[in-house]
Amino acid sequence: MDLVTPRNVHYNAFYKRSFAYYTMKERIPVILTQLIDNLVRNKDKIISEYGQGAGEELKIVIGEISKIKYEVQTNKPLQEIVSSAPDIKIYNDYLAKQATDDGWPTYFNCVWLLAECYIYRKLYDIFEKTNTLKDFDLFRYQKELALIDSIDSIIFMCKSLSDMLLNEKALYPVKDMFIHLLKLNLWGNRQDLSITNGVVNHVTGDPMSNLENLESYIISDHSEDIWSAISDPAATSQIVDIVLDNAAYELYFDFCLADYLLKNNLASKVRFYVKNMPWFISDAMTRDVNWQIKQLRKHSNKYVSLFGQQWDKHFKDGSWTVEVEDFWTYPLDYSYMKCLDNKLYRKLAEAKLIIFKGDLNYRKLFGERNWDPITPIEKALQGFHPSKLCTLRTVKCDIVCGLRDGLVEELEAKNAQWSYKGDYGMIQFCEKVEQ
Ligand SMILES: O=P(O)(O)OC[C@H]1O[C@](O)(CO)[C@@H](O)[C@@H]1O
Ligand SMILES: [Mn+2]
Repeated sequence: MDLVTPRNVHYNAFYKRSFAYYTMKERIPVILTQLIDNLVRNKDKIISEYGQGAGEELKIVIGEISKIKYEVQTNKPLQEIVSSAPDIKIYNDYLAKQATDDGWPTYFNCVWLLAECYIYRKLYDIFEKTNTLKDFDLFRYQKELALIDSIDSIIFMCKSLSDMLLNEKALYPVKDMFIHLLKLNLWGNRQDLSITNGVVNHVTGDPMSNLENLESYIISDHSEDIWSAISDPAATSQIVDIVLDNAAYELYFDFCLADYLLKNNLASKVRFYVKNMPWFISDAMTRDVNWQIKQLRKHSNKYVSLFGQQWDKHFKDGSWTVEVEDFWTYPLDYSYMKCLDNKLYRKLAEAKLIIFKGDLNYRKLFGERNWDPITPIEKALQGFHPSKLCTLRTVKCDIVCGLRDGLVEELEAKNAQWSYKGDYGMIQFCEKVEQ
C-alpha cells in the first residue's frame, strides 16, 4: 500500500501519510458529530426562529448528516447529488470525470479537494431541500461565538490603530505599517474553525505585541514585493480584491488592512469576495460580514464602535463591496477558472492586486499537488494569472511551493507534523505572467 503521495500528484486520502487521510479519518467524523450535537443543543432556539415545522425537519437533517458520516467512515462512493441548484452540475460532472476503471471515487480514494468540498456541499444540500431551514446557516452560532470570544484582542487592536485609521495620524512610515498589517492579517488566519474541528478558541492579548516573536515562523515572506505592487505609481487600477477566508477574528484584520489601503490612497475600492453557502465552518458569507459590522458598530467600547461606523460607511458609499461568486465553492482548483468562469477571471483581472486568504485558497491556487517545495510559484499556479496576486496563509496542510531549498527538511526534523497546525505562515506574491 502506498503511504506517500507521489511527487506532483494530487493529494488523496488514499495515501495514508497525508493530511488528506487524517482529515477523512479523524477530522471529518468529529466535525460532523459536533454539528449534530450543536443542532440538538440549539433545537429550541432554531424552532423559535424558524417555526414549529423546523423541529420535525431538524430530525431529518440530523439523520442525513449521520448518513454522510457513516458513508465517509465506510469509504462509500461519492454519489451524484440530485438537485437543480446551478453548481451541482459542476460537482456531478467533475465526479464523473474522476471515475476510473476501478469505479466511482470514494472518500478515501478521491482527489482530496473534491472529497472535502463535496461534504460541505452535501451539508448545504440537506438544508436547501427543507421547507423551513433553507436559509439556516449551520455554522452560524460558531462564527458568532468566534467574534465574541476574540473581542478582547479586537479591543486592543482598535485602540492601537485608532490614531492611524480613525484620526489619520501617521505613526510609522506607510510602508512599515502596511507590512505590519499584512503580518497581523496573516496570523489572523490561525483562527479558522475547521482546523480545531469547530471548537472556538478564546483569543486574548494584544496581537501587535506578539508580532516580533512570530517573525521566525514566517517561512516565506514576499512582503516587500507586495508593497512594490500595491504602491506602484504606474498601476492603472486602484481596485484591490480580497478573496476572504474566515469570519470573525480574521475578517476583522481584513477590514483593518482594507481601511489602511483606502486611507493611504493605495486603493480607491476594495472588493471582498465571500462564500455563497456555509463553507468549511468559519468561512465568511454576506450575512457574516453584515453581522460583524453591526456588532462592531454597536459595541460598548468607543474605539470598536468608531471602527464599526467607519467601515459601515465604506460599504454604504461603495468604496467597499461584498462580492458573491459561485466559483469559490466549486470543488475545483483555480486553474479551471479561466475556462469555467471566464467572467470572474476577467473581473479579477481588473484588480491591481488580488489577496487570497487562508489555507483552502492556497490549496486551490496551487492545484493541491504534492509539489517539490522549491517549485516556483509561477509554475505551481498552472496558468492562473488574472493579475498580480498574493497569498496570506497559515500552513494547515502539506501543500507548499516557492520555498528555499532544504527548508522543509529542517522543519520536518523539528516536527514531522510541522505543517498541520497553522503554526507557520506564508506571505507569497506572484507577478502577473503574460500568457
Ligand atoms: O480557513 P482556512 O485557512 O482555509 O483553513 C481551513 C483548511 O485547513 C484545513 O483544515 C487543512 O488544510 C482544511 O480542512 C481546510 O481546507
Ligand atoms: Mn476557512
